Amino acid sequence: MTHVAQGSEPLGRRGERDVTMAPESWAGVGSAVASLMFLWAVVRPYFPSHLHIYLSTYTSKLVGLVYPYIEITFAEYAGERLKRSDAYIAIEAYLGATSSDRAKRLKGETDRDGSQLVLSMDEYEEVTDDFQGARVWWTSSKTTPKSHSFSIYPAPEERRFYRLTFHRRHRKLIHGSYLCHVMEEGKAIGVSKRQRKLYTNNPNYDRFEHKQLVWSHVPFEHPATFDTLAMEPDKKQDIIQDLLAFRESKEYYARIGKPWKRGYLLYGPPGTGKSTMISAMANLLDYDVYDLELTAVKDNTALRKLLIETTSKSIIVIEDIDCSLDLSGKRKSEAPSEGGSEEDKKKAVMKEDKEGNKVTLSGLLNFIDGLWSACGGERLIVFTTNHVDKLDPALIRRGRMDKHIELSYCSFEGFQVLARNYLGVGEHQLFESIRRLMEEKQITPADVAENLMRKSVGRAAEENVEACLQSLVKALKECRSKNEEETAAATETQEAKED
Ligand SMILES: Nc1ncnc2c1ncn2[C@@H]1O[C@H](COP(=O)(O)OP(=O)(O)OP(=O)(O)O)[C@@H](O)[C@H]1O
Ligand SMILES: [Mg+2]
Repeated sequence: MTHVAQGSEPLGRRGERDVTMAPESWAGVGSAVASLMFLWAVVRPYFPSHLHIYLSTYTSKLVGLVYPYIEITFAEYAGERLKRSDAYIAIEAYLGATSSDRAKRLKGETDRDGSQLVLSMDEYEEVTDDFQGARVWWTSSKTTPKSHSFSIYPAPEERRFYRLTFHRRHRKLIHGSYLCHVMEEGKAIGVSKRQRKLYTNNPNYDRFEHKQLVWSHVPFEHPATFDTLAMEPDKKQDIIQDLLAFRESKEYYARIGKPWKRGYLLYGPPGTGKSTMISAMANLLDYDVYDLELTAVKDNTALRKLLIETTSKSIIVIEDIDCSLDLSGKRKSEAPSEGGSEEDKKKAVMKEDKEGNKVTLSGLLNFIDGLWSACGGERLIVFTTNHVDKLDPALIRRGRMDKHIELSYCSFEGFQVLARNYLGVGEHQLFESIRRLMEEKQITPADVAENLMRKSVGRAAEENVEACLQSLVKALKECRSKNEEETAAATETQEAKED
């Protein structure tokens, strides 16, 4: 519970449980002590030097006796000032959430993406907080380093900090439990309020024109959920349970001595919902997404650097893994164009090899195993592919890719989900013929979805439903039947072998 300190209230009425005298009420005593210390500094040279040490010790003891408070300062930028301190960010979130309905002076700022308004305590505002019967005081403040000389460089920035003040008899409680409580609550509030992000790896140039690969991000706003995903209900439920169990398993992973990570392999023909499922996973778990474009990564070192920068509560995605990596151990060359001559292609490969420009299968495996065990947890890694049979078994063995999920052609149950989402209907006279057609034909959920899209704006709802379902029936009739599909697949495999 947080209360705003009311400076004018009489002593002892500032809290219901802890009637500790507020620190600023000691201001009079403090200034008396300060005057004493000043006096001591003036008269000190007239005392024999062997007495200095005794008098200094007794002066600090006296200050300790009359001012029983301890203060801890949390600066916004610690050390090199490159990154905001995690402690400061957590305290800001904690105080922003708990004090916003009581503090008299708040400041409103947009978050880093400019998408949300964030309230926090204004400068020099004070709030109190009660914890297990102890009362503490939080103040937000800032210092502006003074620049005495004229300079062409910009003035040094203000340094903001929070100060926590508490009575020394609560020292153990504050150090032991209260600070942990503030950090945990603050981090949880930060996570729940954050705008989720979709990160992609893009080349960036530093001031020496060196190419660097960094993550850049946009807000993640994909609307797909498991409700809108066409899939057999049992299979869907199994995946949801698996994901939710993973999210709640921090202690479990610690107990069995495994890093808190899980690998998913999504495979199936194009348009069966692999990418859509990744968005549904991120929305279910409230995770960020790192979409890793492997062909843009220079080598294994760059790959490691990128992956170490990912944060927890995230899904790292490598789409079409079979196309991004040559599974014999070398990455496929990305440079030569389709129409380039054999000579050009050879040159490009040689250039790539000379520059050590490759991400190898072993590099990727090392990353999965190494990063899995080295960095903080709560990460999913998801690979997608259209050709699971082309993947190296080492890449997808359990422990690396723990759960293999096949996304396949649309079943009648899948169609029902789409019909409900796209048309708002659970039944229709055409459903029976669609069910029969779906038993013998193969159609992807993407094709079903395309046929169920609204055909024209002006039409009445029933007319639209009829038109969409008719168009689906027509499309189904034109699709290859399951038998034809199997024969075609067998011929393709045979041809590939002969080549
Ligand atoms: N199972 C599904 N449920 C709901 N919609 C789907 C499903 N599968 C595909 N779709 C629809 O089809 C579109 C394409 O699907 P998606 O991009 O997820 O396919 P994919 O399996 O990732 O294909 P690719 O292998 O070509 O990357 C999506 O925008 C979505 O609207
Ligand atoms: Mg996809």
